[in-house]
Amino acid sequence: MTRSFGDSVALAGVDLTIPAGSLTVVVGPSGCGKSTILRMIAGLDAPDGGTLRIGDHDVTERAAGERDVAMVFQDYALFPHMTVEGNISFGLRLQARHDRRSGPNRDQIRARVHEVSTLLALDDLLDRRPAQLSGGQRQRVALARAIVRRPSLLLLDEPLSALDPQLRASARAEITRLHRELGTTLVLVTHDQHEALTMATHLVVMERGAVAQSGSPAELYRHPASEFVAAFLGTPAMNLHDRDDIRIGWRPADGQLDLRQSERADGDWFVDGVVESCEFTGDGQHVRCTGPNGTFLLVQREGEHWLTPGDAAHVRVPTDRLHRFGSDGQRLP
Ligand SMILES: Nc1ncnc2c1ncn2[C@@H]1O[C@H](COP(=O)(O)OP(=O)(O)OP(=O)(O)O)[C@@H](O)[C@H]1O
Repeated sequence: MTRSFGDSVALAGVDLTIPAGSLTVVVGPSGCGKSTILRMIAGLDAPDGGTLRIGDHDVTERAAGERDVAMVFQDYALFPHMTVEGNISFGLRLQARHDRRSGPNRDQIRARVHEVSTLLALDDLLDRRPAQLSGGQRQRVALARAIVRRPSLLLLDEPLSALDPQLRASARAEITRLHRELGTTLVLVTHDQHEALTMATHLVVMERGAVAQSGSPAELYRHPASEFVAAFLGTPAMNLHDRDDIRIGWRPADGQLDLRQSERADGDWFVDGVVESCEFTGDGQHVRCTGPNGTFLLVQREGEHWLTPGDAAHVRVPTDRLHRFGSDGQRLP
């Protein structure tokens, strides 16, 4: 699928399959085309080239209202003058008015609203207006409004970005629980790699309008297909060193202090440096070092021999934890 806006290429050629029933997270840096993809799926924008299929149907030409897709926007877009109940039931009431014969009747609407408000713990808030709700509650109303129509596909554009950090963790859990209980295919867009790794059953990393890699979070984390994916996923970021024509990467938690500096077995990577700074993280520390191969970061856990600034750091990285990338940035076998 392709899409350009004048000279600006939003989607350079996206080839993407979203597994039915998955919680697919599309992640990538700002401007890589995430929101554009979501808008294409929702039918709010049309591709310049390519096709979009949902199940067995080609829906490329189908209007947004005929796709059985619901979208929750970044700012939730609730109606400020309506109560929570009014917001949740809005779509169903519209449907009832348009289609008096097969649309839902008043009792059915009430039952459906009750069902989702219980699912999202909104029962006590049904009479409030959006201005009287917290950020997390507003988000739950937006989710309730989207799922009350029982769409086969639910799209969420940066659903957690309006929440403060404390609320984000519980909202993440809320969305994954909702996904499990509904069994609906859910596509979520974020620029936060931590959110992506923790929530996704299927992860799609985008780079400049194309899919850099897709698969399970563990697969992408352990076997990144390119230096871009390797550097984008995981905090603290992967260490990268140039050696001859290739780059060697290792995750800061995969390095082990080589105290005895003995038996330097073939295949393992050894990197030496001097400790510049140590940062306490509660369950461990982040140690920044400089050495002949450049700077690197080591994550130390509680109970290990902890380094302090000025110490010499001899680090061993087991061969199965090394990543090699060619000059084109692609993973080498
Ligand atoms: N309506 C538009 N007119 C012009 N350019 C657009 C339009 N919509 C998107 N673009 C451009 O297309 C590219 C992709 O935009 P998109 O919003 O999909 O990125 P994104 O990955 O969602 O970014 P962000 O994380 O910042 O929201 C960007 O370079 C953007 O400037």
